[in-house]
Amino acid sequence: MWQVSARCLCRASSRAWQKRLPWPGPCGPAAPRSRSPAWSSGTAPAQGLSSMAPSIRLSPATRSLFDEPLAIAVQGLGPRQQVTLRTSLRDETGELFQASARYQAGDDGELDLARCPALPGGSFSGLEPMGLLWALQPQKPFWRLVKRDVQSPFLLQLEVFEGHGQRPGRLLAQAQHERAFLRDGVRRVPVREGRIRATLFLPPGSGPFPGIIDLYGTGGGLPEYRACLLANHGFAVLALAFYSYEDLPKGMKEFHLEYFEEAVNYMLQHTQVKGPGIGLLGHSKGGDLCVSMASFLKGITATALINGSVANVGAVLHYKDITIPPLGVNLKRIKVSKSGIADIIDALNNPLEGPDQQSFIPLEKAECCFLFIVGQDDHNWKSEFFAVEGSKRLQAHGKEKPEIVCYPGAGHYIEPPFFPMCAASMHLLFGKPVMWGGEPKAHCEAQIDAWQQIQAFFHKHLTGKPSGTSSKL
Ligand SMILES: CCCCCCCCCCCC(=O)SCCNC(=O)CCNC(=O)[C@H](O)C(C)(C)COP(=O)(O)OP(=O)(O)OC[C@H]1O[C@@H](n2cnc3c(N)ncnc32)[C@H](O)[C@@H]1OP(=O)(O)O
Repeated sequence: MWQVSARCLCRASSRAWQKRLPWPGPCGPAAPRSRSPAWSSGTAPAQGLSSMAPSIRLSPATRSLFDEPLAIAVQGLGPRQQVTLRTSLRDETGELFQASARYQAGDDGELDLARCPALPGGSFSGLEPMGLLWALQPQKPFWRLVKRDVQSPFLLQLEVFEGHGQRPGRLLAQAQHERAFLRDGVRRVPVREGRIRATLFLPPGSGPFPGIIDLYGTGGGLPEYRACLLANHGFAVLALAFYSYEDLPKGMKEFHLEYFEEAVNYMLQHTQVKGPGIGLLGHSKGGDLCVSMASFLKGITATALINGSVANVGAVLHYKDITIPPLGVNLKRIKVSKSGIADIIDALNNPLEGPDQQSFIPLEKAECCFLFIVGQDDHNWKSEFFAVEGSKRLQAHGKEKPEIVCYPGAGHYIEPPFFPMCAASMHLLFGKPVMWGGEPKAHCEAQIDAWQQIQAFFHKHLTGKPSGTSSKL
C-alpha cells in the first residue's frame, strides 16, 4: 500500500490483526500456553465419534460480525495428522460458496490456524487465519457474495476431513457459525420520505451520531450490508437506492442531483444525526455520484470514494440548469479473452482531452475533505488516475490535498473485510462478464485496511476525534 497524502498511514497487513487472535505461538511442537477466556468450544465431533474425537474450536464461539476476525482451531487430532478443512456458505439465492485448505496438526494433535500455515494444494497456502473465509468461491461462475437481508446472518459450515486427497476423506469434525451483519441494538429504519428510497441504520443510544450516506454502484437495488456494518461502528448510515428499486427509474440513463439533495437534507435534519455536515461514501458509479454531490450540494463535510471516478460516468447528470455529460466510451478498446471475459480497463475516454473534459466533475467547488481508496489492479477503470487527477485539480484551485490510499494487488470490488474477492462477474451495463482485477490475498488485506481508513477518515472529519477502531490494525 502506498499513499499520496502528506499524512502517514499504516500499511495494509494481515499480520497486525492476527496478533489480536487467541493462541499465539509457533505451529508444531506443543508449548505450554494459556488460552483466552473469550475462546470456547463451539462445536461437536462428527456424529458417531467418541468424545476424544477431533473437534473444532471457534472464537467467538457461535456468532461474530462479518467484518470481525474469527479464530479457528481443531483439537484432538493425532500428532502431525494431515487434514483438510472446508468452509461452505450459501447465499440467500441458494448459491454455494466453498473454500478448502490442507493442514498438518502439531505434535500435540492441535491445529491452530493462527499458528499453522496451510500447505499447498488448497484454495490458499501459508499462514492465513481467515483464509477459509476470504477464499470462499462460488460454484456458479461470475457470482458475487452479496448479503440481501442484513437482519439474518450468513451460516458458515466448517468441516474437517481426513487426509489431503482430491476427494474429501472421512469427516472428522464439523461446526456451524453465524456471520452476522446487524450488531445488537443497531436499528434498521426503512425510509420512504418524499422521493427517497433508502434504509437508515442507527447505532444504539440516543445520539446524535456522525452521519454518512452510502452509495453502491451499477446494478441498482438497495444493498444495505456496507451501511449496516459501518453503523455497527457508531455512525448513522443511510444506504441510498438511486435506480432499479421500487418506483425509482429502472435504468441508468440520467440522474438528477435533486434526488440526492433530498437525502442529504433528510440526514441533516434528522435529530439523531450530528451536524453541521455529513459524510458521503461511494463505490464505483456511487463514487462519482458522491463527487457530484460534494461539488454542488451544501452540508457535506467528508467524502470517501472506493475506486470512484472524478468524471461523470455512464449517465447524464442534471442539477438545476447544470448538465454534465457522461465520459465517452469506445467499445473497440475492450479486449475479450478466449474464455469470454472482457477487460474494459481502456474503454473509457480520457476526461482531460477534447469534449470529454465536460464530464470532469468540478470537485474544486466542494467544501469537504476527500479520501480516495484505490485498488491499483482495478480493471473496471483507472481509479488511480482519477484520484491523482482529482488531487491535482483540487490543489490547482487552492483546495486541501486529498488523502489517497493505494493498494497494490487490489481490484475494483473493494468490499468490507472478509468478503471474498469477485474476480469477474456480469457487467450490468455492458451485458458480458468483465474482469474486476485483484489478487485474492492482497485484495483481502486491502479490504481490512481500507475499512479502517474509511472509519478513521469519517471519525476525524465528522467528530473531530481520531478513530477508536484503528487499534484493530
Ligand atoms: C463497458 C464499458 C462501460 C463503461 C461505462 C461505465 C459506466 C459506469 C460503470 C460503473 C461500474 C460500477 O458501478 S461497478 C459495479 C459496482 N456494483 C455495485 O456496486 C453493485 C451494487 N448492486 C448490486 O450488486 C445489485 O443491486 C444486487 C446484486 C444487490 C442485486 O440487486 P436486486 O435489485 O435485488 O436485483 P436482482 O434482480 O436480484 O439482480 C439484478 C441483476 O444482478 C444479477 N445478480 C444478482 N445477484 C448477483 C450476485 N450475487 N452476483 C452476480 N450477479 C448478481 C442478477 O443476475 C441480475 O442480472 P440480470 O438477470 O438482470 O442480467
